[in-house]
Amino acid sequence: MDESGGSCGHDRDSIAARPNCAIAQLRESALSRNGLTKGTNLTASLFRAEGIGKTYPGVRANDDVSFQVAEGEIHALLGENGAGKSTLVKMIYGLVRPDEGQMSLNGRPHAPADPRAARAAGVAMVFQHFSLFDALSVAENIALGMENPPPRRALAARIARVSQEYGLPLNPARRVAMLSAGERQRVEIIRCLLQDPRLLIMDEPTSVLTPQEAELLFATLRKLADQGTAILYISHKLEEIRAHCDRATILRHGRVVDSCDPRAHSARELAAMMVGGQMRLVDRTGRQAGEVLLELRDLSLPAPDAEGTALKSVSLTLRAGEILGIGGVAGNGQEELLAALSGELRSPPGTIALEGRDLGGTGPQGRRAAGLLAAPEDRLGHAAVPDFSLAENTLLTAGSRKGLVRGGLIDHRAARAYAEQVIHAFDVRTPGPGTAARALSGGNLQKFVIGREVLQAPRVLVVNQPTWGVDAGAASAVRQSLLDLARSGAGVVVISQDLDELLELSDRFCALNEGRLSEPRPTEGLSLDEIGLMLGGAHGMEVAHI
Ligand SMILES: Nc1ncnc2c1ncn2[C@@H]1O[C@H](COP(=O)(O)OP(=O)(O)OP(=O)(O)O)[C@@H](O)[C@H]1O
Repeated sequence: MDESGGSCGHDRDSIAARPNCAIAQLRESALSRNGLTKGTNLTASLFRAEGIGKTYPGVRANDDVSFQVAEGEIHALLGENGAGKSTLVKMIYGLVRPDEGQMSLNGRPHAPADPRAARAAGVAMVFQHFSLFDALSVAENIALGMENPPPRRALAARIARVSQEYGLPLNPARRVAMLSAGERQRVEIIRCLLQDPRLLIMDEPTSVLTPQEAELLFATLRKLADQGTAILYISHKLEEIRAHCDRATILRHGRVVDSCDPRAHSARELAAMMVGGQMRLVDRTGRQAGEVLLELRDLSLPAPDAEGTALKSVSLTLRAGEILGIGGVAGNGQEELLAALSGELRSPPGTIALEGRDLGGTGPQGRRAAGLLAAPEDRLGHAAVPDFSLAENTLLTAGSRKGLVRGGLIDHRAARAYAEQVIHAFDVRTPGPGTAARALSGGNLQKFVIGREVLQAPRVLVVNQPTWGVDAGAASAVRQSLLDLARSGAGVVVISQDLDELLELSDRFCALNEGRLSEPRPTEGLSLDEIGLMLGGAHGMEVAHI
């Protein structure tokens, strides 16, 4: 996101100074390479919502929402975390019933009783959290979602045809467990395309994608739009919306507050419309690299399971006050590296040290006690238990460091107080600490998970995708909290697929590729070409030579 609101310019040599341009540059070049333009032939409105309202206990999630989407239009739904975007699209997809208002699709009333009815009416949806069965193949997963699946061979042929037509490479016979996040998303998209939808809803589709995968997705969406499909697109990535969407409806606190052509506004202006005020810029100042806190020496680990990635001779050094950014395509060892650091995977002696102390054989509890904390990527399931309240979820990682569990007994009052502290400090929008984690909007749960770790004052914090699904304003607050943590003398490792985020935060940048970590390089002055090479697995010497 371009918080400065400035133009990107074309100086490709040093993008660290204007990190938010990185993705925009990659996308611009992809668009021109593919011969695509942003114009569409818009016709009459295909979908209409009028006066839609929905109330949850204590929350007005949608309030008098009216908007329309035209045929062939890529229409963005913008808003802060908890603004009501997901609730709105769930109503269109028949997962939630509106309390008030009407919808129409293709000139006919649209009031789907369930997703099956919505699909029959021509609505398809790709969710933020995929609903695939790991043990089944791509084709089997797709068949499960179909009303009348054709015989297996015919289905495989249809999948192959659609994946080829829309530039979404996928092998129907592969087991889903073997697929990266980007490939899993392709399964979901192809599942939707086989329904030949009139309206395709995408909820934060690029949050799990690399820039290259995102480019591919946009080319697919543009192709669909050019064929007349309307696309309703939820994303927090404002540059992406400016580059690819024809229209945007902006929600705040459940109400439509604006509607605009996003191409006519800077990212900063869009963010201001969302939050109803100005965006804060992150402050990187005031940090000094101090003593070495964390050291990995030649850490090699076998893949934890058939689908995992082996870590190969990973070495790194992290100093106090420093943020090390680790980029890379998902599935290249990010989860394994986080698990090796958190202690979920044990390591050979002498390979991991915190402040000189060998932690290889120490489990997660011992590492937390020593000050090495980690926040994994999967917030619902791994980082938080969906059915536990937020207070109960603090116990998962903060039990001993915050004195929430003493002598084996839970201090519920302390857990509640700590959850309240996190909610307050990280502006988590929720009725309170008694709320179940699953009732939070995606971005708000992410803020809670990161806040729960940051407020434990770790010596070293390792985070994977810290602002996944977090809105622009909150993402900037989360990033600031990581910078502040480093300013207080901690070391921070940020693993992310968001290149702009890594360039904005990190002092040194390296990339994971097939379980190998490239030589870290100072972020300042790093060019896009160099980053591309590092992400692609080039070694230090090759990078140094370009
Ligand atoms: N099933 C539910 N039960 C209770 N409250 C809910 C439920 N679903 C959503 N909410 C609340 O409704 C509000 C709107 O949530 P919604 O998920 O629609 O927001 P969003 O704009 O999609 O947010 P994000 O960008 O974080 O995904 C939030 O305050 C949320 O906590």
